[in-house]
Amino acid sequence: MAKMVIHGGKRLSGTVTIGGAKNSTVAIIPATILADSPVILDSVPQIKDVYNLMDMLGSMNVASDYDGDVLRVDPTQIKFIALPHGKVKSLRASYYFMGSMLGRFGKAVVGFPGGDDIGPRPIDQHIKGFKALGAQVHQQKDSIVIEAPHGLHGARIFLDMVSVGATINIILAAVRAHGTTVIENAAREPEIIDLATFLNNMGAQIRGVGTQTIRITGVEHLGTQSSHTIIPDRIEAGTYLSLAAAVGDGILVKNIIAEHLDAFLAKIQEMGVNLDVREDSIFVYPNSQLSGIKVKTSVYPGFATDLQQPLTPLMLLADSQSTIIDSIYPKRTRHIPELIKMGAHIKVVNNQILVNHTSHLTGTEVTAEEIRGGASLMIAALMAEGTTVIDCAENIMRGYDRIITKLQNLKADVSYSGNEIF
Ligand SMILES: CC(=O)N[C@H]1[C@@H](OP(=O)(O)OP(=O)(O)OC[C@H]2O[C@@H](n3ccc(=O)[nH]c3=O)[C@H](O)[C@@H]2O)O[C@H](CO)[C@@H](O)[C@@H]1O
Ligand SMILES: C=C(OP(=O)(O)O)C(=O)O
Repeated sequence: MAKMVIHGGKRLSGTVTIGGAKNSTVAIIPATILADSPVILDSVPQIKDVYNLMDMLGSMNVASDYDGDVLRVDPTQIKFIALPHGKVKSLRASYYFMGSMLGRFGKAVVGFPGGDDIGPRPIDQHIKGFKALGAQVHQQKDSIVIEAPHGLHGARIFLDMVSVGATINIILAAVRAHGTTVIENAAREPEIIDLATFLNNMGAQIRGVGTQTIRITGVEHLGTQSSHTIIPDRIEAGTYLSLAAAVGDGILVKNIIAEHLDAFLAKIQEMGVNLDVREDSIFVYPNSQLSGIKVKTSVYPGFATDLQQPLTPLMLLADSQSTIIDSIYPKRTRHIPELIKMGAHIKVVNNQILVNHTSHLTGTEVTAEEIRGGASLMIAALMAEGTTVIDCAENIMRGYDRIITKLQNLKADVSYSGNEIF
């Protein structure tokens, strides 16, 4: 179990540069096995999910090499393998091997994925999509077995709910299927556009990404022309903006696509956070007077569920009550008891988080149950007087690129003990 130790109560300043998006990277790495040639990705974040996916590639005889922020993957010697457990459980995105192995081999055996424990996370829409494309799907022990002995064919698939994972998995399976697949009620997240850009640059025919209707015409081969640069991580960016507004004495956050953060920026500006939004960076001024806001998470372009937790500590500084309703993951509240241990005046009533003004937080021992809950505790720890020890800090490392170095560059007093050295 890793620990992050933070001596809080200091004002931070300087510049932080955002890395490549976790949720793009973790879809694009499984997608590399659809290529018939080596693939080069750059702006790949240094996060635990990347190392776990590389490990899974290795078990399929796919060589990968990660140097700086460049990841080289060679899928030319790939062998089919079942992925029942092991690293599969260590992240959510292992389920993208269902779609990509199905696209590559016409079959896939993948264990139930892990990922953040933020309430029920069914995959019925993924399975509905695979079946519509002609695959047979059944459960064997703790794995999903997906087989298309006669190949995959295009289909019209209406998703019952907007799902990032199902949209991506169906794209991965359909990209080399016979005929045209239409996904309706598709998710519109920027990371899906990034995946489609990567695949289209290799010869795929995916149209309409970023809208609710995506059309994929299957092709026989995919091969790389050039390296692909992962888009900046909007969730990492939002986390640093929140941190900067809470404890910053003037912080510049670089490598941002502000449009991807529209809903978040609108809300923090409504609170009274003073920002200077520049071409690809945002400067956050020191803040004095903040007001409470109401946040309701929804699918993109709405307010991202992954940002409600990192925003919570900032709400403690507002002079009136804030409320959060997470309509995507109503039970995403496991960080709240930990914040309360630090002295936060917060309650959860009927899945609604009520955040009240808190003039003083005190460092103590808390647990990061998952990535964004961990980020929330980290910001609270920077705000708090005294020392906070965050247990299970390896969960934060699943999704935040070189976080210890980045915080230290902002002059935070933070250290980390665990196997992952970032
Ligand atoms: C690796 C990755 O990209 N993770 C992101 C992805 O997760 P993930 O892809 O797992 O999330 P989805 O968009 O699929 O889930 C959205 C909602 O749909 C429900 N649902 C989903 C699929 C399904 O088959 N059945 C079903 O009921 C889920 O329980 C949830 O309530 O999107 C989430 C919502 O933006 C983010 O919090 C995660 O960071
Ligand atoms: C929920 C998240 O990740 P995952 O889907 O990978 O568990 C997240 O990044 O906030």
